[in-house]
Amino acid sequence: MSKADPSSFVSLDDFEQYAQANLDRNALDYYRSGAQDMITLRENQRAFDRIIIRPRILRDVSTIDMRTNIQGVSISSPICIAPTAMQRMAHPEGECATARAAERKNTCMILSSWSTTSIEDVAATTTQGNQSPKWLQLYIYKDRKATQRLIERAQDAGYTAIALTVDTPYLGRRLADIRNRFRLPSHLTMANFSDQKSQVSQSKTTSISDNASGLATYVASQIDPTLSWKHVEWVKSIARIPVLVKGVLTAEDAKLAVEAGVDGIIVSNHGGRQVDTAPATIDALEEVSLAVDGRVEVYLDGGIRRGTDVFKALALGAKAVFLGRPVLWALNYNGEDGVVEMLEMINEELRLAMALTGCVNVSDIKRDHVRVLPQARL
Ligand SMILES: Cc1cc2nc3c(=O)[nH]c(=O)nc-3n(C[C@H](O)[C@H](O)[C@H](O)COP(=O)(O)O)c2cc1C
Ligand SMILES: CCCCC(=O)C(=O)O
Repeated sequence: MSKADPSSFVSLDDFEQYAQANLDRNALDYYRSGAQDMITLRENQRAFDRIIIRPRILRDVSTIDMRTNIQGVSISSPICIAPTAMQRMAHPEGECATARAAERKNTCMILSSWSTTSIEDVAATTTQGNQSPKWLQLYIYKDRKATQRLIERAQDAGYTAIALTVDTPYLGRRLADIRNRFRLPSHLTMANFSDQKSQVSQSKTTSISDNASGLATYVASQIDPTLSWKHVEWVKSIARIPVLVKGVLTAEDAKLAVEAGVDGIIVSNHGGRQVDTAPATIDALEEVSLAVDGRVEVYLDGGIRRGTDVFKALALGAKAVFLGRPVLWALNYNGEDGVVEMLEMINEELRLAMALTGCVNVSDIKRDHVRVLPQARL
């Protein structure tokens, strides 16, 4: 497939196939892997096939409006960009290209705190005053001051929410990364930590231990595994912007998150990369939205590859969805333009799904539009 002929791409899978043939093994395996046997990774996509759409007919669908609001900010559609680390392995412009694509499509991008471009440089690449929201994904580092500093830097640079990842006290066991002894290429850095004063050093990113991926070793050295609800309250007490938790999969934790005062919940299993055989996110979504009962916004990521997947997530209670790997494949294919093309494709698929089910606004997408078949055995 040649870049000069984008019209040969007809689905998000085509971007993935391009990247599979084009990326080096270290990066490709890191991007595509799930944990252990990758059962949850596969389920994230397959579970959408067990949900049936119940279309309604004869409703004048000549005009479809996909606009919505998240955390009080208007975006052009409920399809947003999840945080993925180290995007410059996919394309030299990495996170900056992604940010410009998000801005062009007026959607939300979450920047990984483990990005290969700094918080400030990503902010500077987009137009000042543009309303497309940028959020910062945060881990709680052992170095608490550095963690606080990240929140302050994000606020100063105009980011409008913090997505606190709560499913990664340790990195999941990704077999390919262990086999490859994954390492960040030497010309790239964890750009938010180049400050010498920070104990979240980057020197260990390229270190190799005998029996682990370089990344798992690095994460174990940097992330605080004592992570608990106290830390969520701590982040809430510091941040002047909304704080969301990313990685909730049960009604029990959704209730605790609301009690801890979070402003939103992202139903996520980290793209199947943490605990294998955790539920597919679309299977966990409804129990979370019922438990939350409208008190805060609920979002979903994991396995979204088609407009009908987005439709199903909205029907089961998500206000918006976030794409992880498809952004990396599109970046690798053609940088900023590649991400724009990918976003346009899935947005057009959502538009058609809405039209063919009789929904002219996203708020028309209701629980009655889907029927969930019994879960298959894993
Ligand atoms: C290569 C890669 C890197 C990721 N890095 C991060 C990260 O730095 N922080 C985080 O909270 N989630 C991270 N995630 C998880 C994503 O935010 C998201 O939950 C997941 O990719 C969604 O599933 P999808 O890839 O099927 O769309 C990463 C996922 C991938 C595939
Ligand atoms: C040190 C980067 C870890 C990023 C991450 O969350 C992932 O690979 O899933």
